[in-house]
Amino acid sequence: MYNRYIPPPKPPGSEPPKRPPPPRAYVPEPVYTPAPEPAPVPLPVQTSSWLQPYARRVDTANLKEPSRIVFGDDDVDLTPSTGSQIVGAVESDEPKKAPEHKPKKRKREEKEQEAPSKIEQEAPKEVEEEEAVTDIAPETKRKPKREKKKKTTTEDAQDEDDSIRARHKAVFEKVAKALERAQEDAMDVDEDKEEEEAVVEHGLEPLPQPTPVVFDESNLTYETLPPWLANPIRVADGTQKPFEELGIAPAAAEVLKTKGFKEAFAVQTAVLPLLLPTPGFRLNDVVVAAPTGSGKTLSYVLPMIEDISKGRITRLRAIIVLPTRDLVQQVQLACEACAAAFAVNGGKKVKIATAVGHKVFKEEQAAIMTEEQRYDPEGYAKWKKKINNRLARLDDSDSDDDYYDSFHDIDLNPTRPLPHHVIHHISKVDVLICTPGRLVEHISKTRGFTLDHVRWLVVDEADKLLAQDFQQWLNVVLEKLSVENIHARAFPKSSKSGVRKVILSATMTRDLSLLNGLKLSRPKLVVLEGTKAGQQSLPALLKESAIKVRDPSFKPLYLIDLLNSTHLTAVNKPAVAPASEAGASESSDSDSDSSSSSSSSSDSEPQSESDSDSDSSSASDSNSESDSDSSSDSEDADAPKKRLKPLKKFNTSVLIFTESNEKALKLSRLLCLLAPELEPLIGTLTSATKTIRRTRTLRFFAEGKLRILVASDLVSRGIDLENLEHVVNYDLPRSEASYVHRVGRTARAGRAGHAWTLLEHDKARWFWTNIAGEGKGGASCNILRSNKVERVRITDVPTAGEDGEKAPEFTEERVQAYEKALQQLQKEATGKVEGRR
Ligand SMILES: Nc1ncnc2c1ncn2[C@@H]1O[C@H](COP(=O)(O)OP(=O)(O)OP(=O)(O)O)[C@@H](O)[C@H]1O
Repeated sequence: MYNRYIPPPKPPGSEPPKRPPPPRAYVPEPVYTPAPEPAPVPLPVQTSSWLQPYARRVDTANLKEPSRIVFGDDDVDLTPSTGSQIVGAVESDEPKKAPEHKPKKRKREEKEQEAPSKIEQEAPKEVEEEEAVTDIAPETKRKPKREKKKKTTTEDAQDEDDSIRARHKAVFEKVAKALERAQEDAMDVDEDKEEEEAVVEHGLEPLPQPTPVVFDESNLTYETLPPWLANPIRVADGTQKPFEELGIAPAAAEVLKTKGFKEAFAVQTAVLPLLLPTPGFRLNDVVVAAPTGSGKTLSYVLPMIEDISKGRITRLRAIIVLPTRDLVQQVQLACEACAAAFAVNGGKKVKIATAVGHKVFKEEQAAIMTEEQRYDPEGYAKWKKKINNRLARLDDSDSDDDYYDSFHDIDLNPTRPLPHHVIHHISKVDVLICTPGRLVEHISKTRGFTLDHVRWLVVDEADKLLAQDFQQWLNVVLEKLSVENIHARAFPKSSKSGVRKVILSATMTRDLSLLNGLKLSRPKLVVLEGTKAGQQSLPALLKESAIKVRDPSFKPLYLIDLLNSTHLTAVNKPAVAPASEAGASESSDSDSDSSSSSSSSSDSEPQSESDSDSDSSSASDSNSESDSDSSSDSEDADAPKKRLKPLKKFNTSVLIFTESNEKALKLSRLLCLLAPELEPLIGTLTSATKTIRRTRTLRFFAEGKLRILVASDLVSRGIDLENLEHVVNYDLPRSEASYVHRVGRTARAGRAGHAWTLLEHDKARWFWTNIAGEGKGGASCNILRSNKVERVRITDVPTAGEDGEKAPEFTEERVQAYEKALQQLQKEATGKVEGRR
């Protein structure tokens, strides 16, 4: 074992003082000393545009022995060769990628590489020696040439300059010449431009424009459309289903049956399931493009009323927008029928109102909205504070009147609240059926009128309403509907909330910008099977005929002949055989139809309707006078009538379209003058007809008291004239869509109908191509029909004369009678004779 040595403790203070750390040896900071600059070497070093930025081309043609230069991080060996060598280029793909086009400079260099130029061969000796210097410091190398030159002595620089000039004299001369030429060219161009500009004078005439690109709509295919338009829901025409099968409550379906709606029509079988809320299904907006008379109205009214009838409180829940007041009234009837159906099983009786331009606005407001005083001291205090603030800002607000005036200014409320009460505005209706302009008026002017609770927005005859932006109605409405108000729009037990949009037309627009304007949500399109994109189908049971009008000045006579012909008979029931001539005149009074129509109370009134459009009092006064006038005419016109079907009984119904209100009035009167036996059956409808008269005329027509309606395009859309069998285009419609709507007034709801068009020579081509889809260009016609348009001759006179000339279509007597009738019309129009205007 060894004892461990423990050193004795050192007395305090005996510790050697701490040595300071030895001073660190002085190492001088490395100072960068640039390598001695070699004399500038006038090597023919050139940058290469497609290589690295520092790459240089070194002329090695005159090197006598291998040398080395430093270039950046590289040491580069230079070997004597016949050309030049590139230094400083890092291997990269870049040169390989370089486009085939080589800059002129490079091309020249390459040439030089292949065969050293004359200039190089003649280079002076001292330059050759200088070129042999191999080591170039990086700094020197990186500096631009110009800097290097600065560092040389002035003499050297001078020498160098001279030598370069001498060597490249030819090149310099060439360059100088080229520059001169380029300058001259530029000046020439400028002069040319000035000359041109001086010659061309721009007047007010438009500058020539490129031919606009024509979008061929006829070739629009489903592939070019958004998916919802490209993949519509197709339903076979003729499909029918009981309403109960489609989700309508049996009790409601029973009521519908009593109103004549036994089964759902094809379009309804497709639309109802989309619009009736189905648990678990996401709701879609629906666009319906189905033929006229296919039952589109019921397809949205039924689910809409069914939905609203589930609520309890009356709020504005649905808005139906239509283009005319007649349509508003028509849809109102459909809504009332459905409201009655859904009220049977304890459902809410849905309240319906209309808003159209011709009504007194205040009365309409009172019918739509009401006010209620509710006890609310807090609300009252707030309201008073608001009023007082307002009053404080008024200059002279002493009087009580001012007080209330200012308060009117604030909330436009003329009703004074009772103390500690607040006025609440309450909707009196669940459904508002309206024209777009009037809707905007209510939104902006009717106190408390709000769309906050609206769950349905229906736009019927959408193509028309979207094309004509009445007071920006769509933007105004959509803006109001876009306000997030889910709770206000939802029913407690309903899966449906938000606003449901339903857009309908027989001629649905293909203009996507218009459709996009509706801001549809997950839309679905419903069309009839067989319809292509943009096609408009006509009713299956519609027959179409065209009558050639050889002489347009006798057009009314063609119409008279058509009305009197056997062609115009009942199409939905067996035609009544024409009675004998004698029998016709004798029995006219005893005939039930004519007796009812000739009874003064029923028939003279509707007839006077057309007259009263301008002046009702003079019309009634003038009845007897005009009658006596026309009776004398009728005697003259007797002869031609003898050749035609005698009018024992006009057992069908006709709607005649003219191109304007004025023409409708004139034609109506002319028909009465030319065929007085028809007079009691004729009514007139124009947009100038007062609403009350319009309604009455339509009622008389529906009752069969009137059989012939002469109308402007006012009633071409949407109007459902019960049992109308014939439509006559006396004047051609202005568009395909207009034709579809006009002829679609007949052959509705699965009934047969016949459309006639009087065709003048100058319009025939347009008709046969665009409407009938025949001849050259007919393939682009977008009207889908089951039968071709047939050509019909009504007048029976024309036979070739002996000399081969065509005989006149109308006898001399008829022409004379016609001229007399025209004179009479003229007198009435100018007021010389008190007639019907
Ligand atoms: N299920 C049904 N059963 C019997 N009649 C029906 C049924 N549905 C609709 N109708 C009737 O068919 C007719 C045409 O209906 P509606 O007016 O809705 O057609 P539409 O498609 O809107 O035509 P348009 O495009 O011309 O406006 C109306 O008289 C209507 O009462």
